[in-house]
Amino acid sequence: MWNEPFGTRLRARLDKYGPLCVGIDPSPELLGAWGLDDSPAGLERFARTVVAAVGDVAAVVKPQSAFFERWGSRGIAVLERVIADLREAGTMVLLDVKRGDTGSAMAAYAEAYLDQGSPLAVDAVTLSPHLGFGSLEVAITKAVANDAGVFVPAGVFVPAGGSTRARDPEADRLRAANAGEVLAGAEAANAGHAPLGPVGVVIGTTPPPPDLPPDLSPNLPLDRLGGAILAPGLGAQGASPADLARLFAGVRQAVVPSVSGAVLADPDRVRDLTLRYRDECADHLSP
Ligand SMILES: O=C(O)c1cc(=O)[nH]c(=O)n1[C@@H]1O[C@H](COP(=O)(O)O)[C@@H](O)[C@H]1O
Repeated sequence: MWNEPFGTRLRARLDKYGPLCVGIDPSPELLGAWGLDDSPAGLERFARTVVAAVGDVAAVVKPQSAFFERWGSRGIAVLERVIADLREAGTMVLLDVKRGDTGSAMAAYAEAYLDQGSPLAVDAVTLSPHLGFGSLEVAITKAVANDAGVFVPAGVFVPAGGSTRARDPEADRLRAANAGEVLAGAEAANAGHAPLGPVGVVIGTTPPPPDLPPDLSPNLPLDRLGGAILAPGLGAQGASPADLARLFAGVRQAVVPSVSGAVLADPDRVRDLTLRYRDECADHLSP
């Protein structure tokens, strides 16, 4: 179905539309704010309104599978429809499912989301590395064979809650070890692929408490990653495009900021706010 590798297609879209991923997170709270029922019909109305508003202006759209899975087969049917709509709009679809398992189970997840013959096939999925980065290899192989990609959380370097939350040195050490394994695995999988490889990482970017360095690049070998960096935290969690430019100073071109809540609060403003975030991100993240 696609005839170019994921990283080539992603680079082209980021260059053409600007660096932004819009999340579709139809939480019960947002459905209520839109005056919609918390039901499959409300879910469908919400998600398809977002697709109509941003499908032709956002480089990437990220439906959060959890909010569809809440409704069992009816929710998954809505998700299939939304994926089809996004494809028709031409945007890239990153399905946020955070799957991670071993052996044949991981292979089956890969088939579900990355095999282009599957009803839930998307451009990329998020995977969870909690069973070790090696457990994801089967999915990465499937992604490459299908011109698709994967995104793997590399830890939230900046703890949720920012400076108000007490730091836990042991938790920080474990996070750093996990991030090191993910970054090394991603770097190896991306070797030989240009301009971006099939394996991106996710780094949450709640604004830094004062004790963290202003620029993450010296602490993380992100310049060797060779893949995209999905950076949620924009807007609702407090990060601004300027924060992202500072945190990722050495690797700005690879950053794909992700915004959900901050553009989804009002159905009449989704497009407008998306354009505003997109243009601000483009201004701050251009090389
Ligand atoms: O993997 C993610 O997308 C993710 C990683 C992370 O560190 N923090 C984070 O909030 N997210 C996702 O970003 C979305 C929330 O976006 P906001 O409403 O913009 O804060 C949810 O779908 C989260 O699962």
